[in-house]
Amino acid sequence: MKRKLDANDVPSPEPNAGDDNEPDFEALNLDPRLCQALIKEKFTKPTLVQAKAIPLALEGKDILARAKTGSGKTAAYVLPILQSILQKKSADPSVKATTGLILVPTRELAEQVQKVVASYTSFCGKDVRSVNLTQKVSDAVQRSILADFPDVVVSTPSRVLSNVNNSALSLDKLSHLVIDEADLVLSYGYDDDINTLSKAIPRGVQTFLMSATLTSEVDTLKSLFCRNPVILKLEDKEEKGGGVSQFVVKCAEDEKFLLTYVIFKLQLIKGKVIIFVGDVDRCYRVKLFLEQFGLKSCVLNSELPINSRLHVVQEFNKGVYDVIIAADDQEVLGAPKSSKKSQEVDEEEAGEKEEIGSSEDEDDVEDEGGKKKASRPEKRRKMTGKKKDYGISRGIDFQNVACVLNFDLPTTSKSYTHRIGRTGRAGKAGMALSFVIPADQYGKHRPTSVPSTKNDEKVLSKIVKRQTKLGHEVKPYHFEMQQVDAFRYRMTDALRAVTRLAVQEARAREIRQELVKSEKLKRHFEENPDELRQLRHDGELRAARVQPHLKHVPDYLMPSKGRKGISKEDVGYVGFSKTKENRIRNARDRNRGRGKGKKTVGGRSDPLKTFNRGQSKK
Ligand SMILES: Nc1ncnc2c1ncn2[C@@H]1O[C@H](COP(=O)(O)OP(=O)(O)OP(=O)(O)O)[C@@H](O)[C@H]1O
Repeated sequence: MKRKLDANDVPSPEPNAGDDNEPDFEALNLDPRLCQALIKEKFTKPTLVQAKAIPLALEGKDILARAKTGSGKTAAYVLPILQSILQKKSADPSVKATTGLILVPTRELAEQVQKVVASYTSFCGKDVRSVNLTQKVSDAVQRSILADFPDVVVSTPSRVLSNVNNSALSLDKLSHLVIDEADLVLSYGYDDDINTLSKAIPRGVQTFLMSATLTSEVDTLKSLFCRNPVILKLEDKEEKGGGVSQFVVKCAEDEKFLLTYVIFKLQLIKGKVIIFVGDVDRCYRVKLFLEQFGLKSCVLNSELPINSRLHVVQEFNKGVYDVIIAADDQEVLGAPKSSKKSQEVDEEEAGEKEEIGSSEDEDDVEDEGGKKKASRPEKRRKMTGKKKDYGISRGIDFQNVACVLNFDLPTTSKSYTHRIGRTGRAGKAGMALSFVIPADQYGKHRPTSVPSTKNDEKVLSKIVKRQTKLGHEVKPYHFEMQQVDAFRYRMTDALRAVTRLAVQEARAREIRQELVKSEKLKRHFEENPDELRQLRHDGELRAARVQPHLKHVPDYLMPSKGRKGISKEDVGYVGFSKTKENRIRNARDRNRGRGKGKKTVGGRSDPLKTFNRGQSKK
């Protein structure tokens, strides 16, 4: 099998490439300890938002930055804040105060930003300390950490407020405030917390509002926190076209599985892939389906506990998995505009879901420059209590993603924009491929049908409109369906093994495994080892019948022109060439006088052709 591209093979970042007028990091005169950290990160040049925002921030200006997702906004505020802290410390090392507060909408993002702060301070010794308030520690522990005045606090608004209210955290000495993902913070139901915080924060604090879009929420935050901010509306070069190549394939419902099989098994896409699906069950269905062909993947959905989600993203970023299957339900599931009743049900049953509104609303909201007034959804859905901190893929830094595969199209053009923003980050190239179900095909193959795809064509036209406005092209991706059809039998065979029960089992198994890993239950399991053994055993049970023969692609299935026969080279094709293995196989076959289309594969008998009842029972 051909070696897959790994993170190191993805083109190295070219932030700000081509614009020689922009400063490099040296020109920013950052503290040598920060420069060392940048070298360690292998960041050579600042991205556009960093190049613009850092010098202004170092002058003490408030910043309101709109820059596309993945453009490096985190470093754009973290570096100047750290620089200022280091400067103050070198003037007076005895100063101890929390001077930086970074607010984010979710715990995942808090964890991620905390990691970024930790990496940039890795050469600062004990001079700069930071804490993530969303970590699960006891109140007493958190109180003692805060009593030591960490320089930077990263948190969701609600966590900050509860620590301010119980006097564990003092904001009196605050000099820098960041609201990251500013367009999301209010829609996550933090309105009251933010209002209260705006009163608790001293006047004159330098404020950074960082956002992928400029919405009315950002405007509200601006009037609450900023003093005449510099507004940066950055049109990165890649945002105008280059970054992400976008393709769509119109296909029938079961053909999504067929094409996915072909894409992965023939390695039409190389590198790391995020597959977005419509709901949690679908995550496991696609995962089990891929497993049938020996393809490993991991899943990410809001059902998994936060620590597991963070772990999954870390594993994916480290390259343990090349494929992550995400049920992006926070983004995807919006309440149908016409159905008040179902909206209410949604609110009660799925409090954690982001309120999306109709796609028309979203389109208006994303418009900026004051040309169009944002038309907000009539009613904002609030997320309450624990559900507030539930995660979303937005803002999560999946690294070196070569392709976003919209297995199920999202229901809004905004969600689409966020999803495809997971690839093509920091100047790298990326590809987005979306499956679209034509209206006349919807509901035709019940086992593989999902309700969210009912209006795919309408959503697609909105996506195309929005992307065209941004100067991006969404092109059709052509598969030679006749060639692909040769794989249909195997796809059907694999799908048959992925029964509804198997999906439920896989979902339950994952939760059982999380129980086993749970820190909280550790003590309980120490006292009840039998329960742990039972859970482990259950967790190991296979959820779907595995068919080993499906792992191999016999040569007779390969199109006569090789993989090129499957898709046209000029569209969406992400580097594919014959694998070494196939060349060896073919050479062997030639030597033995066996051509393609025979019953043998590399000298071994093909299990599909020698299939008998006895084997099927295995
Ligand atoms: N100067 C740089 N050179 C190369 N890579 C960079 C640079 N700055 C940041 N990156 C990398 O780019 C990726 C995206 O950065 P970051 O998460 O800060 O983007 P973002 O704009 O905040 O995105 P989002 O809106 O999705 O949160 C990260 O993996 C980060 O390590």
